[in-house]
Amino acid sequence: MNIDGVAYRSVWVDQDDGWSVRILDQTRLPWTVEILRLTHEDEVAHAIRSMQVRGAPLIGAVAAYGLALALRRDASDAALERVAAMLGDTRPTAVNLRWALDRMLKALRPVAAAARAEAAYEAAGAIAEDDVETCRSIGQHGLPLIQAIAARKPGKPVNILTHCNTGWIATVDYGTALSVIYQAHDAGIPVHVWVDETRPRNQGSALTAWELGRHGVPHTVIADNAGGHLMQHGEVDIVLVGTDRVTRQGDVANKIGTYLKALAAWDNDVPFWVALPHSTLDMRVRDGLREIPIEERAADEVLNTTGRLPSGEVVTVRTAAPGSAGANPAFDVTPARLVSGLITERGRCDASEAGLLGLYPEFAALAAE
Ligand SMILES: CSC[C@H]1O[C@H](OP(=O)(O)O)[C@H](O)[C@@H]1O
Repeated sequence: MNIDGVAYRSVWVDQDDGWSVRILDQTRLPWTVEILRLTHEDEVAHAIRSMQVRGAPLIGAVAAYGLALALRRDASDAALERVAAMLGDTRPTAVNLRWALDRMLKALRPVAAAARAEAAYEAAGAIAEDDVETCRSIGQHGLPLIQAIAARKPGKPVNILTHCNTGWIATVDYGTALSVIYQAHDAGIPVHVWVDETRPRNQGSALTAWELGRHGVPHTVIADNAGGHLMQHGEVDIVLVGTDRVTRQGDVANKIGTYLKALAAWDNDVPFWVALPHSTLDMRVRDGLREIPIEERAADEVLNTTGRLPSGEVVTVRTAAPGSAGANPAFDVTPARLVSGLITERGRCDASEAGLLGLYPEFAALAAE
């Protein structure tokens, strides 16, 4: 997508040196657009853990480039396995991280050490290009959902509620749920987005609101707890979210608070759709609630908040009572029964094993494991 008319992706290889990796530092948004130059796999690991880069598809792509950076210095079998394991341990919930590293290992293990670094950049680049086309296609397959709602309310905006950030900065480009919104907006369909602030890291109020504002998409930031009220009063036509892992029975792991939105949507007959690329599918897992590892992040993310003073200084302040403890599960699991459907690069399907295998028949063997 673009920033002030300049086209960007959220990760790329530096064109000047041909090997270092560039990312947007998402912890600086929406206040400043800061581009970081990563030269070592440890910097990549830090960028993922600290959420300088975040978003399920993006952390997979960035980790793939992190492996390429490591192999420039040491392309031995031991280094390949060690660095892949280290990067794979940075965050546990988004399956895209494992998917990307597994794809890199499969491509690189057969390659002679002398040729591995070049092959790694090619494989990481292929992952990035795959994500761009995949996310563009997700937007196309989700568009009919918005068109159908618009047809029922001519001249009025389609009100979409979204949670967290699923935009172009959560992927290599286009986004997932936001790819649908961008394509609807660009097709001239009047849309309005209720943007969940998405405590505690505020991916909604800081990142989604920033993205939508730059693209000219009408939107309103709301407290996470306001969504149910808006649904009760007919202010939400559809809920569109992303995901970090979808199981073979259609359970959906996503940013904390998604499950509560799904419950409110179910109770108010509001369609609840989940957008995902193939790299977010985990057909080896059936029961998401019991099998998906949920990342527990630092309590300080809940006890504090970060913002900008009138002076322009960005500061972090404590909002919780002194001495109080905090708990910070970063994701939750929405059972398939609460999901209206899944939007993928291959089309839309039910949140079920049959629905997923209808779009991805080649995964049947995996589902049988
Ligand atoms: C394009 S899916 C992005 C997905 O990842 C986010 O998590 P995080 O910001 O912690 O990386 C969130 O769950 C989004 O739905």
